[in-house]
Parts: sequence; C-alpha cells; structure tokens
Amino acid sequence: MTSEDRWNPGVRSYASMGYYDADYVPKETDVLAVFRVTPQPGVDPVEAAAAVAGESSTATWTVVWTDRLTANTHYQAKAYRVDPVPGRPGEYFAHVAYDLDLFEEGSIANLTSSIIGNVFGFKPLLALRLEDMRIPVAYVKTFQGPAHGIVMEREMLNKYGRPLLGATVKPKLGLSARNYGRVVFEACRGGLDFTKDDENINSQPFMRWRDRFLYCMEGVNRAMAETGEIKGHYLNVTAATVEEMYERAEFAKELGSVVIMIDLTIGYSAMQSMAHWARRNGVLLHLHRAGHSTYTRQKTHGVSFRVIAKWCRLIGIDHVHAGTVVGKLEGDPATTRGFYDTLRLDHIPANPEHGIYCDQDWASMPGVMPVASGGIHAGQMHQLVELLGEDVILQFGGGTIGHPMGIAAGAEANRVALEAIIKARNEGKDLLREGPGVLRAAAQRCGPLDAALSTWGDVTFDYAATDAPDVIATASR
Ligand SMILES: O=C(COP(=O)(O)O)[C@H](O)[C@H](O)COP(=O)(O)O
Ligand SMILES: [Mg+2]
Repeated sequence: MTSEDRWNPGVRSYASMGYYDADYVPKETDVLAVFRVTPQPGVDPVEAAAAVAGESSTATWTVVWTDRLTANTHYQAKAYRVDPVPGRPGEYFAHVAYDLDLFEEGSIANLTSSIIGNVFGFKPLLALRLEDMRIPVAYVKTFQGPAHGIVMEREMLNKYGRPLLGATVKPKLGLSARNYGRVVFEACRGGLDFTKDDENINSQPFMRWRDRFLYCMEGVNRAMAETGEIKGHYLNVTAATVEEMYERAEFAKELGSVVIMIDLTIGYSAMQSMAHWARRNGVLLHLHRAGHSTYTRQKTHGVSFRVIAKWCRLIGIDHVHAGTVVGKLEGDPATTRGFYDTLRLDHIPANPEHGIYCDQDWASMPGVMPVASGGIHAGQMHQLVELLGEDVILQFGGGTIGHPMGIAAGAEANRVALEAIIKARNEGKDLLREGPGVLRAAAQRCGPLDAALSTWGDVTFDYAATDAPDVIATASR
C-alpha cells in the first residue's frame, strides 16, 4: 500500500488503515485488552480484530481526511495478536493495545466508553467478549483505589486471622423496619460480623430508608454492646440520584455505621463518587454486583467479571461480590480464583488456566475484600476456606435466617463452623479431606451447628459452569 492509497476516500479494510500490526510491541504504558472475537461467517479474523481495535479507538467505517490533522498512528489502537480459542471453533482471542493518551485520567466512564463503547454492536462480528485488560501502572496511579482496602478494614473492625462472616436479610422484600432490625440484631448477636441489605432494598413503600437505617443501627448497637465486638450492617444507599445517595450515606455515618452499600446498577461514575465519599468519611464501601450476570456470564458476548473486578478496584470499592464456587450462582473454581487474585494480590501474572490473559501490577493499590455470597451454608465451611482463603467475607443469607432454631442459632452455627475450620487449617489439616469430620466434631459441642448440618449438610448445587477458562485442560473442567 502506498501512503497515497491509505488516504484515498472510500472504504478500506481496518487492517490496511493501520489497526492491525503483527510487529507491534506494546509499551509499558499501553492499556491492553484481550477480546474474544467471533467473526461473522466469511469475515477474516485478523480483519475482525482490526475492526475491534479501530472501532474502539479512532476509526469509522470509511477513510476520513481529518485523521491527517491528528497524530493518527499514535492514537490508533493496534490489534497485534490473534489466536484461535482452544476447543472453540470460530472464536479468536484478539490482543489490542491502546496508547495511554486515549484516556482521561481516573475515569472509568471514559475508559469504558472507548473499550466497550460501540464495538459490541458491530455487524461483521457475531459476538464479542472483553476477556481481560492490563491496566498500566501509569493509569492505575490516576485512580483513588479502594476507599480503605483489606488491611485497613481489618484494623477498623479489629478482626484478624479468619474470614469475616455476614448474612443478607431475608426475605429480600416486604419486612417492616422493626422486624428487619430484629433480624440484624439476632444475626449479629449470634456471631456474625455483618448483616446486609439485599440488592433490591432501597426505599419502598413497605419500609422507607430512614426507618430501616434507624432500626438496623439499633440492632447493630445492641449486638455490639452484648458481644463486645464491632459489628456492621451494609446500609444500601442505592437511589435514583447521586444527591439522594449522598443524603442516605450522610445519615448512615451520622448513626455511626462503619459501612454503606451500593449496587453496580448505579453506574461507574456514581460508584466513583461514592468511593470518594467513603474515603473522605471513613466509611467502608460494599458493592453488590447486581445485574452483572446479564453481561458477564456467557462466554461469547459481554464483559468478563474479571474486568469488572479490575474496574471496581480502580474505582475504589472496599468489598465486592465475587462468587462462592460451591453456592447457588455461577462460579467455576478456576475462573473464580482468577477474580479473587485480581481483587486481592499486588501482582498477578498472566495465567490462562484462571482466565487471566494479562500481567497486572497494582503498584500497591490496596486490595478489595471479595464477598462470597449466594446459597452457601455451614456444611461447606471447609470448602469455602480452602477455595477462597482468609481475606474474604462469607455471607450466609438463607444459611443463617433459615436455621430451624432461629436466626441467632444460624449465626452461631456459622461462627462455630468457621472457627473450627480455621483451627484445623492452622494445625495443618487437609481441609477438603478432613473438613467434614472437623465440622461433625464441632457439632457435637454445638447444637445449632448440629442442626445446620442435618438441615443443609447434603445441599449442593452441582451444575456445569458456563464461564470456565478455555485452555487445553484444567482441573476444573
Ligand atoms: O442475596 C444474596 C444471597 O442470598 P443467600 O445467601 O440467601 O443465597 C445475594 O444477592 C447473592 O449472593 C448475589 O450473588 P453474587 O454474590 O454472586 O453477586
Ligand atoms: Mg441478594
């Protein structure tokens, strides 16, 4: 191609416009993205990858002469590697590099408007999934990061050496504020560290937010007085406007709450505003990933949750739901491990077996506390600790509130099970093999745990995972 051809008016391939460069060596400061591209029949995978690079950076469908008024090649994203996905005919991993200058500092809204802006609707692609991103340290440093982070949270709560325990109040909707507060009190006095509003508890006619906050904090304060431990209830401040969320958050702080909660549905800019508020006000920020499965679960189209996890860490969330593996909701063990590593570690090397396609260096940005929640119970405690480690919040909603002897007994069962399993871990026991025996032994001295094991001990959710990594063979498949 002569340079004159490149600027002839009309339509030409994205690859020939410069959006594919097999020789490109990414710079340390580039933002990298790995997409799973499924081209339409007859569309060349390299051209499809170039189109993704083009449409997510500077290109449109035709040559435009105004490109020549810019440092065009500098601003063009470049697809530099296209590999077939193992075992998935018709799908390709396309690696794309974006110069740092394409993005506004500290803005997930801006980053996402490029990377997942238009391109997911592009007709020549049957489907498109953002699998992973490498956020360069130069860009990491433009974000606040977790309002407090894992280390600081443990200091604030004065709780070390074990996972934290929580419960989502059930039923999800319909309780009056006073009864809701009773559930909070019972669960906290029984041994949990936290209780939690559900994702869809905001300010409905059956319970307005101010009443809920008052009765929840009454429950938290009474439980703290009774147990001598710090307790919290994630007061969900999700609302229609950011102004309203600020008002609710201020009231939570005024009542002495250590934590507030938001839902992913509020959007990235609102999340960033709330993260900045949380840092300014010394209140932990819990995020429920409500809605994420609409676009994270299916392998061929959408955005992997590992990317959402990275964005959450940059945004400044302190807690984020990240899966249980053994519970009622989607969670392949290897993929979930990738999410947990992304949230907690300082440096994460590429490891396709865990769905991690790019090295990620967080440059000491604090870690986000992952939350395991959704259909878990005390009988799984050994698996949860083995699979998810220590820096995690284990949340048993039904698995506390559904206990046959009552809510405080449900909480006690979970706390005793956890402490027995942590003791066994500290003694070097093999949790997966010996864990059930450890739990049975603890249940002999704890009626509530005995009742939990006989009610739920056999409950499992054994379904094939939808979102397992595509590598040659993994232990999880
Ligand atoms: O209400 C619950 C769990 O209740 P229960 O403990 O009674 O099943 C949460 O909304 C889910 O955990 C969310 O899922 P995820 O944590 O995967 O985002
Ligand atoms: Mg829920």
